[in-house]
Amino acid sequence: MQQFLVTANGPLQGEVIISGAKNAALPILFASLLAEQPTIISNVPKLKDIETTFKLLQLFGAEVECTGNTVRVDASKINNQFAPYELVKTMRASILALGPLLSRFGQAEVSLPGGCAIGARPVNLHIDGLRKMGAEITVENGYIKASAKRLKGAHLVMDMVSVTGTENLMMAATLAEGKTVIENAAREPEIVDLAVYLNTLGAKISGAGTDTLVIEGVTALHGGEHRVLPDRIETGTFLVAAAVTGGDITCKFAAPTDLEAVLEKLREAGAEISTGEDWIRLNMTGRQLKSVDVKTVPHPGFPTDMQAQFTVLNVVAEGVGVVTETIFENRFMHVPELQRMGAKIRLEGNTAVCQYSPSLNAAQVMATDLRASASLVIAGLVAKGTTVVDRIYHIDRGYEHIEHKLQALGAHIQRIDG
Ligand SMILES: CC(=O)N[C@H]1[C@@H](OP(=O)(O)OP(=O)(O)OC[C@H]2O[C@@H](n3ccc(=O)[nH]c3=O)[C@H](O)[C@@H]2O)O[C@H](CO)[C@@H](O)[C@@H]1O
Ligand SMILES: C=C(OP(=O)(O)O)C(=O)O
Repeated sequence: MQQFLVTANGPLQGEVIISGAKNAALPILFASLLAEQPTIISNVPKLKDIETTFKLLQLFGAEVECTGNTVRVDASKINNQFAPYELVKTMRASILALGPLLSRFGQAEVSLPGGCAIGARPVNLHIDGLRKMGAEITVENGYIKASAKRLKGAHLVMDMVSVTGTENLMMAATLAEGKTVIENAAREPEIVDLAVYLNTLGAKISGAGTDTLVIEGVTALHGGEHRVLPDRIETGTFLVAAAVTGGDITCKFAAPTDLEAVLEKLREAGAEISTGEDWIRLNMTGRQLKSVDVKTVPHPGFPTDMQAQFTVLNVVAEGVGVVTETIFENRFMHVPELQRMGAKIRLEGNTAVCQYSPSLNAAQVMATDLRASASLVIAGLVAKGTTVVDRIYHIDRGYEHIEHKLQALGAHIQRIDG
C-alpha cells in the first residue's frame, strides 16, 4: 500500500494550478447518462473516483473516451441499469446513477452505498423524492430497485439540505413529465455547475444556487459541451497548507467567489488574501497565524470538506480555535492521528477545541477519509521529522497529483510503496 513521506521544508511558495472539481465532475458524468447524443466534458480531474465513474458508465453500456482532462461520453446505447456493490462500495457518489437511469430508462438497480468513516450517510431523501415522483422503489439485500413508466413532476420539500440528494432529484426531474419544484435544495456551486450542464443539453432548470429549484421536464436531452468548474476544496486545501507554513502562493484557474466563507476565515487567521477573476493569492510572509472558530454548514457557509484542514491550522496558530462539525456525525477521525503528532485537541461532542501546539512531531499516521488525509499531509509540512501518511488511497480519490503540486511549491513530499 502506498504512503506519503512528508518533511517540513519551510514556507510553500509559487503557483499551483487548480483542477476541476471532483464533486462537480462526478454528477456531471452521471448526468451524461440522460443524453441521447455524445457529450464532451473538459477540466475533468484525474482521480480514483473519476475512474470508478468511468467503470460504472461503461458497465451501463456507455462509451467513454478520455483525452487528457477531456472526456467524451456517448450514452446512446445504454443496455444495463445495474450498479453492483463491488464498484459502489468504493465511491458513495455512485448513488448518482439512480436518478438518471430511472428517469431515462424507467428502471435502475443500484447498490446502497453504505456509510463511511465520516458518518452513516443514509440516502432516504433520494429515495423519498423519487417515490414522490411516482417511482416504485424497494430496498432489499443491499440494493435499491426502482422502476417507473415515466417519472412525474412533483413538489418536493427536502427535510435536510443534501448535495447529492438535490443532484439526483434534479437529474431525475429533467426527463419527468411536467414540473418539479425542489424546496430546501442545496446551493453548492457544484449544483449550479450541474444545472448549467443539463441546460446545455436541453434541460429546463431554473433557480440553481438558490434553495428552490424549478425543473420543467423535457422528453429528451441532446449532446453538448461543458467545462467543469474549479475545485474549491482543493483550492482551500492548498491555501491552508500555505498559511500554516508561512508561505506565499497563488492558486491559478480557481474560483474565488465559490470560496468566500473560507477566504474570510483565512483573513481572520491573519493571512493577506488577494483575488482576481480566476486566481487567489495567499501571503503569510512575516504575519502571525491566529486561531479561528469555524462551524460547518451548507453552502454558502463554511464547508465540512474544509474542516479537517482548519483543525490543523488551529493547532499551528496561536490561541484557541473551536471547530464545530454540524453536517456529519463522525468527522473527527483525523483528531486522534493529529494528537499522536502532539496536537493539543480536546473533543467535546461535535466540537474540537484546538490549542496552539508549538511542537508538532512527525509520526506514522493513518488516513481515514479524503479530507482527513489532506489534513495529515498539511500537519506533516510543519512537524519536526518525517511524517508517514498511510492509506493514501483516500487522498487519491479527490486530489489530482497532490504530491507533484506540493513539490512544485517547495514541499518535501514523496510517494512510496509501503
Ligand atoms: C460527491 C459529493 O458531492 N460529496 C459531497 C456531498 O456529499 P453528500 O451529498 O453525500 O452529503 P449530503 O449533503 O447528502 O449530506 C448532508 C447531511 O445530510 C444527511 N443525509 C443526506 C442524504 C439523505 O438522504 N439523508 C440524510 O440524512 C447526511 O447523512 C449528512 O448528515 O456533500 C457533502 C456535504 O457538503 C460533502 O461533504 C461531500 O464532499
Ligand atoms: C466527503 C467527500 O466526498 P464523498 O462524498 O465522495 O465521500 C469529500 O469530497 O470530502
